[in-house]
Amino acid sequence: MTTLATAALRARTALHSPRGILAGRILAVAAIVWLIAAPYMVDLFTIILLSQALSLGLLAVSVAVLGGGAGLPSLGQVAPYAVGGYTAAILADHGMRIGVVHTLVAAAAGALFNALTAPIVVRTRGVTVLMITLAVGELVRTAAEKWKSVTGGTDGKSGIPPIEPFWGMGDLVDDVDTYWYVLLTTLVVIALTALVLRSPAGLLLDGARENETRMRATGHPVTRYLTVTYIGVGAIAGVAGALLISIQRYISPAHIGFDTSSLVLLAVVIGGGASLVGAMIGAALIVFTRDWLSGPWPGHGPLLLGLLFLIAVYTLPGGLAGVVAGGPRAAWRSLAKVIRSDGKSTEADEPTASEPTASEPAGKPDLAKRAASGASGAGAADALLTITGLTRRYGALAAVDGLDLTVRRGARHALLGPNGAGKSTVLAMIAGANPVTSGTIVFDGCDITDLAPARRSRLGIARAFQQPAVVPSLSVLDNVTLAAWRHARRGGIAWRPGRYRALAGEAAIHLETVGLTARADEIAGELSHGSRRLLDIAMALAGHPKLLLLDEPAAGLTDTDIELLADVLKALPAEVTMVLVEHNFALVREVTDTVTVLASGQLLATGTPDEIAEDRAVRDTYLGASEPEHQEVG
Ligand SMILES: Nc1ncnc2c1ncn2[C@@H]1O[C@H](COP(=O)(O)OP(=O)(O)OP(=O)(O)O)[C@@H](O)[C@H]1O
Repeated sequence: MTTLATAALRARTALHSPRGILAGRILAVAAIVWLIAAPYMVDLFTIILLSQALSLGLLAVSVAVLGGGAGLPSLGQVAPYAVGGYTAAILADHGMRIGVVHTLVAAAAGALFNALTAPIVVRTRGVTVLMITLAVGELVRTAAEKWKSVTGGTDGKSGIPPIEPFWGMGDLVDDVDTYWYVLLTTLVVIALTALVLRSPAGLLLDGARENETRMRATGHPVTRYLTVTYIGVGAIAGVAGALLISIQRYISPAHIGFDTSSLVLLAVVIGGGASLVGAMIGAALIVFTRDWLSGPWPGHGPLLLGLLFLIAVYTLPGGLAGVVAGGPRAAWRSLAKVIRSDGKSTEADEPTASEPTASEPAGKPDLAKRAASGASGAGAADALLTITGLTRRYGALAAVDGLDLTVRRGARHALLGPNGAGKSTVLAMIAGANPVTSGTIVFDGCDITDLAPARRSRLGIARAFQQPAVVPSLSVLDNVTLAAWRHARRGGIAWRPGRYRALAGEAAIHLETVGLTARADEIAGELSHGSRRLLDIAMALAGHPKLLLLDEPAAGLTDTDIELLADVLKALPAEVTMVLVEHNFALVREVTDTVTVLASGQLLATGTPDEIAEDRAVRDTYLGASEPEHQEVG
């Protein structure tokens, strides 16, 4: 769901700034103080509404962590909420009325439910995940309607006896006492959730949410992270369900329908997608607005709440969290941007093609023959990468067609060719991001043809992307630390900030390599295109790769940035083998020692940059593929 994802990204970016961190802390403390003072300041009815808002807020928090923190927007968190609620109701019916037990068992039941549904939820994305989670929620609601002997059917379970918070504490018969119990439980759950999200483990979730491809390319098992998160938010929703029982002593399918799912999603969007306090405030706004609307406009609540949703999405792109962290001026600026926006992409200009020189060849070797043998001057013994008969078909089109290629250890090897020649497809197949139709890829003596990208990354293959793949809401240093993480081969980084800081200290060296040390604390999404490109390369280097794949790194860079890039590539450690896809032949000449030219997915020629520049077949193919005025003489 783009709206939630965009809002969450804006909110996270704002909240990760120093001002955002401070503002978030001040708001959280103010909210807690106000909630503690509320029973002394407001009437009983408001206290009951506040209890409901806390329970719904906890459910919203579970959606915010999943949608904002982990990238799985869900309409199905009502399912573990219902499981938690019915579990608490059944426990109370059977004589177990202790609130703490309810909370723990409901949390376990919600987590178990999500553990069972995780295999079908965490592998899907976008609209599909919304549909699947919606179906899961509806299945549970239908089960609650049909399984009358356990759930009370459409009438629900009523007459649930009062809850006793802890053994010997007495029953919760008073609404204010219930409020204290609900408030305490909510604060404990939120504090634990915040602790996890603010630990280094929370950064893994940000990475998985914002740049799954980069995370996989740096060796992170993203599916495992999302599964654990999905189970965790099942526990949070289960506790919210148990609190509903403490407050209302009644639960029915009406509590767990699509209405509740959409209200909760609305609360998350209003709150800013990723902010826990924001989700709680969003839920409170909804509970109080719904109550307020039910007076003058009974029956029109959903319509008016829908309007509220539209207003929230368009006027607060980063939600309340964005306003709090960035200030009202930032909110106004982003609103003005939304109004002015014509929906066009602001990406950097398309790269200008630059081609080999057209100077006449003299005494040149037979590059086509060398190409046909698949040799790049590498003997089998010193080959790091051996590609044999590599083919990738898209229907009738062979993007790569029976390619044989050998890259020697320590080589600086360029892949050239006209647009559509298959260069990026070759890189993606080496990295494991694109499946092979046929052929084999052997890396460092190991057949990696069918390995997942994360496994290849851990073997030593790193990739810099055509569009720099950074985690935009995190700092430059956090980005490069995340990229170094899986290669550090150390346990406990996720839970021990000290270990994370030590890793960050080590990872900072890669920022120095690309000249970004002074910008370590800046938010990655706010860097210029050129700096993001360098950060992308630093992230690729952070795993100490044996093979570095670079896909058009000079694309969209200024001349100054290209010079900087050339310096960085020339200074790569000797043990790093580089495969560079690039149109800028001047750069290719400067930083590579071997060039392979592809045309229509097949190998055309292999040689040194000078040999390639003088080869007639290359010139004819390459020059025939683009406008001469766009070519750069190498
Ligand atoms: N997912 C896809 N589905 C269908 N065709 C594809 C897909 N990806 C790539 N192709 C096609 O495969 C061919 C090779 O594409 P590829 O991007 O590898 O070329 P390239 O040499 O990297 O080009 P460029 O220099 O423009 O990036 C092109 O004809 C492209 O249209």
